Amino acid sequence: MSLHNVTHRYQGKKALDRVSFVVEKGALHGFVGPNGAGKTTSLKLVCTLLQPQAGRVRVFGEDVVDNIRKVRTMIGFMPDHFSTYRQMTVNEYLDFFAAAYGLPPVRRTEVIEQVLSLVDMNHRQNDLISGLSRGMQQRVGLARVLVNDPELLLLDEPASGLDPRARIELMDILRALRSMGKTIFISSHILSELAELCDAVTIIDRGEIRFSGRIGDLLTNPQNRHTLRFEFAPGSADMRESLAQIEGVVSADKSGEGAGYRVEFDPARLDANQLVVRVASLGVPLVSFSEDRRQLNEAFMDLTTAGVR
Ligand SMILES: Nc1ncnc2c1ncn2[C@@H]1O[C@H](COP(=O)(O)OP(=O)(O)OP(=O)(O)O)[C@@H](O)[C@H]1O
Repeated sequence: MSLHNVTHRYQGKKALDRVSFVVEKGALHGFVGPNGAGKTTSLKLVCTLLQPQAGRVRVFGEDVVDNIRKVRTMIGFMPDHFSTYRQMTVNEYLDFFAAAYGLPPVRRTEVIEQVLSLVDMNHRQNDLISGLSRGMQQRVGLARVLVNDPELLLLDEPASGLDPRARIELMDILRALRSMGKTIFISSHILSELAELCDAVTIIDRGEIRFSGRIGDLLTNPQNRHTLRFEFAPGSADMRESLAQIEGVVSADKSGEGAGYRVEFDPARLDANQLVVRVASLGVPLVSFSEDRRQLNEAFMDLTTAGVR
């Protein structure tokens, strides 16, 4: 799936400004941004509910305007607000959507069994949707998106309003769907919620893309490329001076409350392996060392602007 130079205005007001990014086939790709950033607008363009005013949107190579019917067979869109069919049972609800996709009655029964088993809701088939918890309703919403066996799932804030357990269970279902070969594009306000789950992430703010790529690349701070973090055993003596005296070390600062240090070094005089060997031979037990990576929240705050749009 890809957006190329997409601009979208509502009554003259720009909601998306030359937005371009790619979601690889088979990936679980996160879409993160604060309120009003343009996430729902982008999702609506991909799922053909809105037409691009400028730029191109493609789903597995098919243009959403030129090949709208084909695109619709390939996608499943779960909006952020659950539909109003609350007085239907789970079974009636799914049967309704399966019929809308043109599945004959016998096939519908089969498909409903399959999608409910994927989201582990077979035992609630005859319950009214209004009587289900938010987490269960989300599962039914996901089952609904799966009835036409789409290749691309577009999920708008599926985890909002879920308790931590329901969130974790939802993430497990999404991982299972990815392993079945589905491409999943999922939006959220919260970067850390998606970081564990996703292969890649796109960050949008005020209608502009701020980052699109692997989460690891987002966390590697280019300014800190030559910095390692060391954690010594709790209760160790202050190590700043010993660290600073290692040849090639530019600075050594405390990091956090415990015995953690950020050590910046000059790559022309010392490489990371040599630094680790020197630090380990200081005679103070070393608990861990790692590349200094920016915290997710820090990265997100750097890339987005304060205040609601
Ligand atoms: N139908 C509409 N008419 C006018 N303006 C709209 C409409 N839909 C969205 N907007 C505006 O477009 C901008 C982007 O909105 P969008 O819903 O795409 O953001 P979002 O990232 O999904 O936000 P949220 O996280 O709050 O759902 C916002 O400024 C919003 O007010």
